[in-house]
Amino acid sequence: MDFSLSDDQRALQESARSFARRELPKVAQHCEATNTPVPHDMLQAYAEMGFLGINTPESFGGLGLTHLDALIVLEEFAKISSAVAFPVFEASVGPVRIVQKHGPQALADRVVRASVEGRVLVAISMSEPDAGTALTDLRTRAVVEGDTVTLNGTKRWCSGAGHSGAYVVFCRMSDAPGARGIGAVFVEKDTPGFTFGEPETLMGFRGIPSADMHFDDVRLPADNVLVPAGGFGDLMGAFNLERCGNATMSLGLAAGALDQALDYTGERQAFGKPLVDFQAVQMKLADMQLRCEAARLLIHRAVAGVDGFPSVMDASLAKCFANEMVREVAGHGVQVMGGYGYHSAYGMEQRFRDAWGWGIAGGAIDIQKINIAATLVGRRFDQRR
Ligand SMILES: CC(C)(COP(=O)(O)OP(=O)(O)OC[C@H]1O[C@@H](n2cnc3c(N)ncnc32)[C@H](O)[C@@H]1OP(=O)(O)O)[C@@H](O)C(=O)NCCC(=O)NCCSC(=O)CCS(=O)O
Repeated sequence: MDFSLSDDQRALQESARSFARRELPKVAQHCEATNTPVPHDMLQAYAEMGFLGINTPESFGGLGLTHLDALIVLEEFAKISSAVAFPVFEASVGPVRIVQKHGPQALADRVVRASVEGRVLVAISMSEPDAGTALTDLRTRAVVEGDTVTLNGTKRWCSGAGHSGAYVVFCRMSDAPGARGIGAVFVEKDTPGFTFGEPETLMGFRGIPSADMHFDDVRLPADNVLVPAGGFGDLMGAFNLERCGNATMSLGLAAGALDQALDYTGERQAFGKPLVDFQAVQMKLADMQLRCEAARLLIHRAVAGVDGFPSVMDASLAKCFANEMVREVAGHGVQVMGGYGYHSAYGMEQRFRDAWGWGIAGGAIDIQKINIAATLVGRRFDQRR
């Protein structure tokens, strides 16, 4: 068992780290202050560096590297902020992978290539006003008649809503109840009948747009069906990779908090010596490092050597642990920085707010625990009976 990164992976990590440290702090501040996403010119810079196509096959214009390579880069971006990392998250572990695997060839070619080149961001749209954790209660419906699909319904909490150019929309595609009737369609932003609600202001995640989405007799070509009814397990299988990306966003936040705490406690003096010379601070720094390393190992193990998608067990272990860990680690970061940790001008306060979100997004922490228990006992638990 080899836990070390290869020379190539270390070089990739170093290139992502120096790009992120050099280019992204100012962008992150702008996203946070204005609640706007990464600007277009910076997205082009990401694309030119290859950061939007790390684990995309070369046949689609990507670098053809592994999921692990993509998560190594994602961690470096997420150390700066969730908002600046979000395009890398979407392009490497997001719904683009569903389009690539399940979309008709022409659609996949067009969309995946555009994503790698930074010409389109693709968002995933799952939740609804009355279907969050109970996702299989969703009601948005797609009716296929001949060559046309008609989509009606309302979606909620879509990260990227209004900004992303295209959406993978989970919807009901047959009368079969629960998971069995669910599939997914591909919808482009400017399609007639597709509108957005007011942009939301969340506790954190500023710079990652979120809004309701309304589909009112939206007509799509039948080729926009990505996964027909009966394919919910395939969609969730792909989503296990996104859950590893969510875990990596948590890890990056936590590792960034640790870096910042190390800098601060090395410089800040109390009673005539640096804070780091106090044992109480040393305990906190050690706890932060311990938890980051443990999360990193779970995440890397979940995707190492995986060509398709990670297992539900490995993805849920990684997500659950990383989501809980980052709340604690960011809390330690705030605490060791005292008043500066609690002040919005110094960055740790933002990390703490963003930290909370990852354990809600992408399937709440408790759902990951249910997945873990279900895999342990070898059967899904029926929440409805
Ligand atoms: C899946 C759940 C909603 C539970 O619903 P059910 O109890 O109705 O369904 P199950 O019987 O558990 O599962 C049905 C079917 O799917 C397979 N499945 C489920 N999860 C996975 C998985 N992770 N990987 C692979 N396959 C999976 C399961 O094995 C069943 O298959 P068979 O019928 O046995 O063949 C619930 O577990 C859940 O995940 N809830 C969280 C929902 C969620 O993650 N929402 C994402 C939010 S994303 C976001 O926050 C922003 C974007 S947005 O929402 O627009």
